[in-house]
Amino acid sequence: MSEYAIEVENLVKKYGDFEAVKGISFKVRRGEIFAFLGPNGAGKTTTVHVLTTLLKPTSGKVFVAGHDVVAEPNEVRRKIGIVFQDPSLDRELTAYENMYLHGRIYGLGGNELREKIEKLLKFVELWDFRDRQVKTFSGGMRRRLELARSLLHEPEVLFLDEPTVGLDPQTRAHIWDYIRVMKEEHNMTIFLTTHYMDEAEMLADRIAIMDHGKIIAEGTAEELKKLIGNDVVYLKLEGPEEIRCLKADFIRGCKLLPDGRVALEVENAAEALPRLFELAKERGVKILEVTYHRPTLNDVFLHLTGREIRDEGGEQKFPMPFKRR
Ligand SMILES: Nc1ncnc2c1ncn2[C@@H]1O[C@H](COP(=O)(O)OP(=O)(O)OP(=O)(O)O)[C@@H](O)[C@H]1O
Repeated sequence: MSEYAIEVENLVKKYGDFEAVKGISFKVRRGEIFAFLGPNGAGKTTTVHVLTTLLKPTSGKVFVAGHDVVAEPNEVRRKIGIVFQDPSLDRELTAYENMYLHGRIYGLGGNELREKIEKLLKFVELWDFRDRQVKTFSGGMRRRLELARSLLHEPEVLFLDEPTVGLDPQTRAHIWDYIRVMKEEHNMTIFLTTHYMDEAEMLADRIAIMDHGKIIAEGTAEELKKLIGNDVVYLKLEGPEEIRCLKADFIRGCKLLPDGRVALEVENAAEALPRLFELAKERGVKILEVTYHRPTLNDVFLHLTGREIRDEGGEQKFPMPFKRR
């Protein structure tokens, strides 16, 4: 058995003349949570659709759970679970009935199916609501039910397309917990797409940043942040403007911001702060206010593309005063 649950080599997907996925390659190890992070329209959903056999690749090789998605789509389907952006539950049926139907489609039945449904509905905290029609459910409850349903046939690889889009922060945190449990207790491989940087950072072992149909960077969150490298210290100072940059070896860049603060680029903000206080004292500059910022994945994206990932995740935004070519 290959150590990889997903292997993609030079995948291209065109819609007519439009190339939505432009020759991407990546591998996902078994038991890993792998996130595709990118703005809307980057090609994430298209990639998931190819990986889950819903779309045929234009060219390239794709293996999921050891099978070729083009040559052996049925084998792939048996081994994967999917939660898509668009809900596919039957709204008129109850939560239990939705689960039951799905189980039957996968050839499950009898006590085995009943026990699994109970276990999974309890897992996503919907057991008490099992006899309610899905149309009475909130968005978060529906997403949890979809998640439970996708796990019924014990997939080796689970695909989640924007699993928490449009959900409130509390529900998002719940979904993240379920995903972590699935990885830890069932050693499941999880492939998720998201445009929330905090989601990729909190959940994923590795992240591929996608933009305009290409993977522009890949690695752990830490590795990606190292692409930017430096922290930024913001100081509000009192003193002559010419010396506010506090020139010193460990300060790698300095910018005066429109609000009067200075932004200093340093390798490690925590270590730089005491030295900055000393410098300021030596040079007769008074520090009135200090804040600092470590690079986020948003900064990484900005650094790589010059744009921000549209962010609905309620993440705090910081100015990014330094940009290297
Ligand atoms: N069926 C289609 N026909 C033509 N173009 C399409 C089709 N589906 C997607 N596209 C285009 O392909 C590009 C990639 O879309 P895709 O949905 O894969 O992006 P995404 O990163 O998943 O974004 P989102 O999160 O909004 O779905 C977009 O420019 C989109 O307009």
